[in-house]
Amino acid sequence: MKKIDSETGAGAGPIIDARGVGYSLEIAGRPLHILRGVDLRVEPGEVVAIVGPSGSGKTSMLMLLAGLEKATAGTVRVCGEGLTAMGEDQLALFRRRNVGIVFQSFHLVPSLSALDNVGLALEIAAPELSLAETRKRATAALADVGLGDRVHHRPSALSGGEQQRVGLARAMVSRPRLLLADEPTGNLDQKSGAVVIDLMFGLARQQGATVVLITHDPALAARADRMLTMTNGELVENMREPA
Ligand SMILES: Nc1ncnc2c1ncn2[C@@H]1O[C@H](COP(=O)(O)OP(=O)(O)OP(=O)(O)O)[C@@H](O)[C@H]1O
Repeated sequence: MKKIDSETGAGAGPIIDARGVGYSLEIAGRPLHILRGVDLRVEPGEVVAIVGPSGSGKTSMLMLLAGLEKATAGTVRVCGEGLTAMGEDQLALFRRRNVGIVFQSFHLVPSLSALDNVGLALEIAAPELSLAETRKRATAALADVGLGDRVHHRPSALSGGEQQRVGLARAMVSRPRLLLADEPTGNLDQKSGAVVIDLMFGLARQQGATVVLITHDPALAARADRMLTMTNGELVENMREPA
């Protein structure tokens, strides 16, 4: 019988199984082929980095995995669910249940405190929770990223690194199975970026989450279990140098 790890779900099949994925748009009456025949399989608990030149299609790939855009060819299965055939409502539910996203430019609500930014995300992901429970979990998520003493601060009263830590708490508070991060350190200095990444990898490991991380930073990509390169809409696995 297949043994399934209760923490990561390892053994239950891949978290990501994308096959022959194409993504094309029509711009001014002309087709723009952004992704071409992309295959990607990621196992539960893996940390995968995607690198590649600007405009090569990395963010588009992440949008497809998040169910925020739809592939125009091939199939995308995430957490065992086929996204290609889902309607908007199903995709929204899928995202709420399974996916956390960290963006380069934080995207926090400026008028809300750190606690309310994180609480709001949890309220959307798990509306069945009581207000007291939501606040308790949001407070704990902020403590997990070292912001236990900053919960009532608004984004403008926080440094860039602190804002991204709120972004990370917001992504992880609903305990997603898949964390997608698009250049999470792109707007940070090296030191604050390193703190965010240490927290991200630590929390993902602790919660058994799978991570797909887009980065331009080779040192950061090297810390992932696997590195893939996107070039002109095609995704290729980088082979590790033999030790
Ligand atoms: N909605 C859209 N309308 C027009 N062009 C788009 C759209 N989405 C993506 N593109 C184009 O598709 C290509 C791939 O974009 P994408 O953002 O996926 O690349 P990227 O590798 O993430 O780039 P970067 O590293 O600069 O963020 C780019 O040329 C981009 O301009």
